Amino acid sequence: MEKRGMIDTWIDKHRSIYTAATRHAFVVSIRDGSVDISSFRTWLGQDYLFVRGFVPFVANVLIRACKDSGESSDMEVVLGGLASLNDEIEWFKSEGSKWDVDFSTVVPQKANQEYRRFLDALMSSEVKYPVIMTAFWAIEAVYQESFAHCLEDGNKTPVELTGACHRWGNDGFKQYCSAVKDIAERCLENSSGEVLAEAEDVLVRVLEHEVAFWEMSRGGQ
Ligand SMILES: Cc1ncc(CN)c(N)n1
Repeated sequence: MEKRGMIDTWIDKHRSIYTAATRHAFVVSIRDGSVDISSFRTWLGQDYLFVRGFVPFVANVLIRACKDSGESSDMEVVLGGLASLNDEIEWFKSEGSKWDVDFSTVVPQKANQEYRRFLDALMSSEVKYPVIMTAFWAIEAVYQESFAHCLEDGNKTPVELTGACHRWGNDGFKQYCSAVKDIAERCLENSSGEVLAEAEDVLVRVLEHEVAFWEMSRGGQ
């Protein structure tokens, strides 16, 4: 049986925001087939911009994995994630053409800008490695859990949206998230109370940013 660590404890403690992030109405509407395509187009344009901003964040995680981790395998896990962002950007471009979303005219909304600022702050060398890895896991895990839900038994996900769901809901991405979680848990095991408090706070803030991000698709800012 998988060992329960700090992250599972924190998810239990902050269950309502975790559920809000991983079972948002926008995601549920994809799964039940009632999704409004204009919401999907909004999400697509905003997420394209987010992912471009996420690249330097992951590059920074990679540098920290090389410098601050005692384990050489951390670098390999993060490098795999960074490499897959290349495919992800190409995927966004082809979806942009398919859904007639011209990314050059998309303006980042407030929730997107605030999430980006939060990521920029996490790139400071002051932020401890276990805190960064916890945030990184949470960012990836929300998408994995959300889109995997759209593929679970009983879904009525429109066939033209299954590509998006497979991108983050596939087993390979699930295993990658699990590898990132293992890294975070290993680091948290040896962390001081102060670092643990910071990691818990960052985890909750990621979840809040993810909820605000989904909200944009429904016309929120
Ligand atoms: C907002 C958001 N969060 C997470 C992911 C997954 N990398 C994403 N593409 N966009």
